Amino acid sequence: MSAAGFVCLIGVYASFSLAQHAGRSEESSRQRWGFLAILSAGCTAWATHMIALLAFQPGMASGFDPLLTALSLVFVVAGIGVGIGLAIGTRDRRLRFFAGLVLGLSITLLHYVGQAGYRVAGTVSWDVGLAGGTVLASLVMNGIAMVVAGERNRSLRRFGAPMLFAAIAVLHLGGMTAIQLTFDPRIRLPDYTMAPNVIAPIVAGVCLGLMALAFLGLRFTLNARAQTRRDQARLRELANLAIEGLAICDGAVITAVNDSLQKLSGRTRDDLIGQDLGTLLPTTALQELGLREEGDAELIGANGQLVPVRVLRSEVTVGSAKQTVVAIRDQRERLKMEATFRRLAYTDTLTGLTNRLRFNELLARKANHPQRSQNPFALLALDLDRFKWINDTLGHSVGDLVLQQVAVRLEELVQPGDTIARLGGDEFMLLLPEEKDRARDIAERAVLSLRQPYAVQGLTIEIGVSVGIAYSQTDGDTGDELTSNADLALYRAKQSGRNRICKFEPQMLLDALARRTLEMDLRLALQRDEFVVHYQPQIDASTGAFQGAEALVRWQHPTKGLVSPADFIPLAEELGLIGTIGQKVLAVACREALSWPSEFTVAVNLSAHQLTEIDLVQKVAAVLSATGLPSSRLELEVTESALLQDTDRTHANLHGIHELGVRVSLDDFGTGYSSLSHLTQFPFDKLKIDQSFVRRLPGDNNSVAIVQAVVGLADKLKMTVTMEGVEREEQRAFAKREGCQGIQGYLVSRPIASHELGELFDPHRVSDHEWNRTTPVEAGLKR
Ligand SMILES: Nc1nc2c(ncn2[C@@H]2O[C@@H]3COP(=O)(O)O[C@H]4[C@@H](O)[C@H](n5cnc6c(=O)[nH]c(N)nc65)O[C@@H]4COP(=O)(O)O[C@H]3[C@H]2O)c(=O)[nH]1
Repeated sequence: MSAAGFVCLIGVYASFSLAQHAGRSEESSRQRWGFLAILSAGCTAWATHMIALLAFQPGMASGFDPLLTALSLVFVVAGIGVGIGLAIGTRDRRLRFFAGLVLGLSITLLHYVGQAGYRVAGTVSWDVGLAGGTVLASLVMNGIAMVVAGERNRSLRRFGAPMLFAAIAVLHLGGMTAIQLTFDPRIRLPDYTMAPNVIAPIVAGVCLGLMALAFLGLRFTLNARAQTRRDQARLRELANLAIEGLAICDGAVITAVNDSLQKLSGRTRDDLIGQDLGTLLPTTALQELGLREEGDAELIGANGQLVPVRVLRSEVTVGSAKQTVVAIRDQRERLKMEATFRRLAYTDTLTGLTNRLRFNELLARKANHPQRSQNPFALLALDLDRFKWINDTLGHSVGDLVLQQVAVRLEELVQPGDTIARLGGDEFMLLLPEEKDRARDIAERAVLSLRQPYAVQGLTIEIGVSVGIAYSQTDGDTGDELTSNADLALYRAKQSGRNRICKFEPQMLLDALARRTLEMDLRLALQRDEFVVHYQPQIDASTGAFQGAEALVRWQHPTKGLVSPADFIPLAEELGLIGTIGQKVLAVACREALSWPSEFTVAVNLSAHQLTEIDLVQKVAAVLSATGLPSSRLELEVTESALLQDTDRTHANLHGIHELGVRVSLDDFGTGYSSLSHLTQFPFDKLKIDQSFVRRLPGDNNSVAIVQAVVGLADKLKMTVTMEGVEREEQRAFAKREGCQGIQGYLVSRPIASHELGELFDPHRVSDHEWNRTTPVEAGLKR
């Protein structure tokens, strides 16, 4: 029996190792090795059975029927071949059960055909019930064994082999117990019977063959193991070069890890190997992740902290076995970078406040929120007053520092949940949850806070802020609508002066519409040449002699009639159209002045915008040359506020103009940002005292003092003085008494059309001589 067991062991080993080799082999040779494995399995069963029979001592002569004995070998080889062939690689349990039945049947045939071929000198009787019962039980057990062996579940799969052995044992023990041999001297063995000593060498030959196959299998196994070790070593080497963490898994169990994974997880190789991958990556269902598919997961570090990672599942062949490789990439740096990029994309780099992009997103989210009515909010549009002046005169670096301080002051006013954004330049926006007039309160505090002086680079700077407010309940449905309405309110606040707060009113929309219409009309007016120039005479204050006239533009509107410059010049300045309009006025005034008596001058207003034009001097020179008006007959008027723009260029332009021989006068003197330094910086020939002082003359002592001081100053600086807006004779007398050289005002004439002015100069009506002798007032030319 021990010989049978030994042969069985050798044979089983040979069959398994050959089967494994077949599995590892290339497609072309796989079938050959598979057939050899099946042959080996069949021969093992047959040889075990034969050795058991040879060892059996029936107590009478015995022998073997060669045909049946050979047939039993054929049956078992064929049966195993068909059974394995059916079961291999199939997930269908019924098919596997059927394959088990085929396998069981082949072993049954081996046993009973073999028994039938075993001849003794006696009678053979059978316990049919026992034999039949055990055959049936064995067949069912074979079927079950094949089903279990093909299961995915590992622990279930382990029961396959013991079940198969049990099936064979039941068959064999049942068969041996059911047979009964009785010696009968009358029975002789047939002649063709092979004696045990004849068949024994054949069985021994088969056993030797099996041993040879076992050695072959052993060599294959050892080669395969060496190959596996080499693959593993190469894989480990490569894996340790990888920056990403790598875990090689058999199923879900970790069998190898690289250095990066140890570092990433904070655990040692020994801690990790043998662990279920799920303990490392609890949120990843590895099986659900397709091959070469990436997914997000969280890795549990050694101290329990969760590390965001990206995982990729792949398969590699180690030796001949397929193993799962999970690549784990640390996402912390990437997420941190993304957060930085997001913060940068959403932040104003100068102030650190929310930028326009982010603000618009937040506003749109609030405006489109389903529960918007329960969460009212207010939008505050802020624009700094005089900021442009700071930028232009003190430089952008000072402007930037002021903006940073503004941001800090605004941040002091708000609380968590409020948003402050800088949309660009000196535009800020506040988005506040609205309750009990809080927005108004914050607007007032912002005005108070931002008007406090700023200490920047040793300078003390003062600015102000205008605020427009729009409320979510009443002033717009969408974020865009609310923003543009808050801007309209801001526009109104700016127009009303500095440090003002305005709430949006629906009327502002109508005004904006009217402004837009005016804007379109103004552009059309330029194309259609609808601007005309009127002139207001200027006379000598003491003699009343005509000196010249100031050119004042009017818009001959097709439906509105003559529109005053006060109604369109500010918009033309805003739209940048003033340059073109001013250039036209200059050309017309110079051309028309040429028809006046030769000693009369024409004064033309220059806007702030024109003063900053690079080619202003060339333009003036070109007009003079085109019209032929001597430069000494042209006077250009600039206001003090216009001087605040771009001082370098303004400076160069005024000096350039003066060098052409054109006179320069300072208009509206005494209003605005009077700075005496302007008087020395720029080449003024004349000061025009603003009509706001003149209006209060001669009764108001302050105005009297101011006018006297201006006249004294001009005298010292070698400038002449003209008083504007003289309406009454006593004002003219005052001007004459105080030494003003010229006067202009309704007392003399309102601005009049060119042809009307021409009539004044008509030598048939009033000769040059008479003009010089008689004041227009005296001559009754008052209009
Ligand atoms: N109450 C009163 N007003 C008097 C009297 N005498 C003259 N005025 C008005 O005072 C303004 C004087 O012009 P301005 O100070 O240069 O002020 C001008 C000037 O700043 C601007 N402007 C007019 N024409 C031009 C132009 O061609 N270019 C530019 N840039 N601005 C212009 O529009 C302003 C207003 O022009 P106008 O409406 O024509 O108003 C004129 C004139 O009609 C008076 O006795 N009493």
